[in-house]
Amino acid sequence: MSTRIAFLKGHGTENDFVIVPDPENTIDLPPAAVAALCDRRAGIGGDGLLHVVRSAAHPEARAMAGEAEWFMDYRNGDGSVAEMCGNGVRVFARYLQHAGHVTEGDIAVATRGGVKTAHIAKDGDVTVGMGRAILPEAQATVSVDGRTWPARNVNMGNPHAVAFVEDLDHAGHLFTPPPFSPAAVYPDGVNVEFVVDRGLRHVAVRVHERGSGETRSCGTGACAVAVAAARRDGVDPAVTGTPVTYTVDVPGGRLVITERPDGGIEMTGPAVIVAEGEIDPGWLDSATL
Ligand SMILES: N[C@@H](CCC[C@H](N)C(=O)O)C(=O)O
Repeated sequence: MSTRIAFLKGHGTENDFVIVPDPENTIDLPPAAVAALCDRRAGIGGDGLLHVVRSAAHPEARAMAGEAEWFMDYRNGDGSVAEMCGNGVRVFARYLQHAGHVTEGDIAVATRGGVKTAHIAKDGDVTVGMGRAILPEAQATVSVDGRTWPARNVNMGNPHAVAFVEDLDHAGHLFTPPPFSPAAVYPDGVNVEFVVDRGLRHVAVRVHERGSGETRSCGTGACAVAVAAARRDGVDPAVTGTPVTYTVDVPGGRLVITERPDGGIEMTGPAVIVAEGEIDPGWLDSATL
């Protein structure tokens, strides 16, 4: 690789991303390159990478090009591909605004989980329509340090296991993925959320993300937690006909999640661009040898 590659760094509630603008999809980003860029000591550092590509230029997004000009080609920090990243969509929308690709109003973003609509509010927060949660019947348990909890299976385009615990410290160091059982419930791995109550419709969460480790926030995870908490609390907007809102505190800040009677979920929180620069192509070549 010889041409210099532009990058930006951004975060949403401290779920941080390396952003690589590549409208015509000309940059090769194999898993080793993504992992090198996301490395916090030898690279730029990030929980994941947002490859910004025109939908028409990406084989996985071409079919969505009529609805959404831009495709969020999201990768986890270890280089693996994931279906969706909620905080990523907010930061992606902020990038499109920062780069002058969009000015105001609703912004459609193509993702592997379908087209999502982001809205940048006057106060600067970004709201994303996350679609509906799926609640598969198959359930699992999650264990840490000799404690085991039932975990609610929630799919937000990507898989989540939501465990209600007494104390967030019971989740332990989270240096490794928390074991779950039976393995067949999550054949592709899972994001695990540990949840405590903070008040009425207000919870706090720690999360271990598939492909990234413990992160300071996870948007799809916060939505999964809000839905799991609502059902645990006996609340289902499809039954009551009234939207329900949960405040979800994550180590990196606060997300507000609303589930509507039609099942649609909206997530609101900050999205920030913090830096921009150029990747040394020689370094990237050597990092991926
Ligand atoms: N941080 C993201 C989720 C990213 C994908 C996840 N690690 C997976 O593998 O499913 C979010 O904000 O939703």
